Amino acid sequence: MRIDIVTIFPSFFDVLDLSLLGKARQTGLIDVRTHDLREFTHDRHRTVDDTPYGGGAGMVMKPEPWGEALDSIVGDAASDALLVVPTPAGEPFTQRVARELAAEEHLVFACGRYEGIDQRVVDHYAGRMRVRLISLGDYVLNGGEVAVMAMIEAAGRLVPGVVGNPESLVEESHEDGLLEYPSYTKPAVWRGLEVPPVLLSGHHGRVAEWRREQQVERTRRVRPELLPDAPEGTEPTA
Ligand SMILES: COC(=O)COc1cccc(COC(=O)c2cn[nH]c2)c1
Repeated sequence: MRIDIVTIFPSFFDVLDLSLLGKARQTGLIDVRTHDLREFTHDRHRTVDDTPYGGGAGMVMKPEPWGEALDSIVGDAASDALLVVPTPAGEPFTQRVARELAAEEHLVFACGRYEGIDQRVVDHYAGRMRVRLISLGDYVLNGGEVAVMAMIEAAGRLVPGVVGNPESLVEESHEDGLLEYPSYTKPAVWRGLEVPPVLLSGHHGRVAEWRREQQVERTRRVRPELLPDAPEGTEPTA
C-alpha cells in the first residue's frame, strides 16, 4: 500500500517511523510519503490561505497549491487512488471504513486547516478519482493531521502482515459489531480484586460464552445503538 499525505506540517508524521507502522515501512508493506503544501506555492510568503468569498471569520485554503500538490501525486488524469479528506462534514470513520481503506492500493490524504479547503478542490478531483470526506467524530480539530494519523493507524494495522498475529485483530471492539469483553492477566488477585473464576476454569466453551455475554452486556450499557436489534434512536443507558 502506498500512502501520500499533503499537509502544511509534514514533520507531524515523522512519528509514523516509530510506531507499529515503522516496521511496515521498513518491510515495504506500507510506503508513506508526506508532501509539504507550501512547496507548491510560488509567492514569497508561501501563502496557502485567503479570506472567504461571501465574508465570515477565518481563512480558506487556496485551491491552486492543492491542485499542484495533488497533481504531483496522482498526475493530471484519472487515477485509481482514493483521496481521503478528514472533515467534520464527512461520513463517520468506523472499523468498517478502516477495513475499506486497508484494502486500497493507494491512499492520498489531504489535511485541511483553517476553515477548510476551497470546495472546488474536492469537486475537481471527484471528476477523476474517488474522493471520500471522512469524519473522526462530531468535534472540530485545528487540522486534518490528527485525524489522518488515526485513520492511518486504524487502517494500516489491518493491512496483512503489519500486525504480527492476525488472530489479535479478530477479537476486537467493533470487529464483530460489539464492544470487546474485559481482559485480565496475572496475578489472579490484585489489590483484593479477583479475576472472574470462569477465566481460570480452563473450560474454553464456558470462557467463550462468558466473553460473548460480556460483549453484549457492555455494548447494551455503553453503545446500545450498536446492538443488531437496536430500535432507531436508541440512547446509552449508562
Ligand atoms: C473539504 O474538507 C475540508 O475542507 C477539511 O477542512 C478542515 C478544516 C479544519 C479542520 C479539519 C480537520 O478535520 C476535523 O476537524 C475533523 C475530522 N473529523 N472530525 C473532525 C479539516
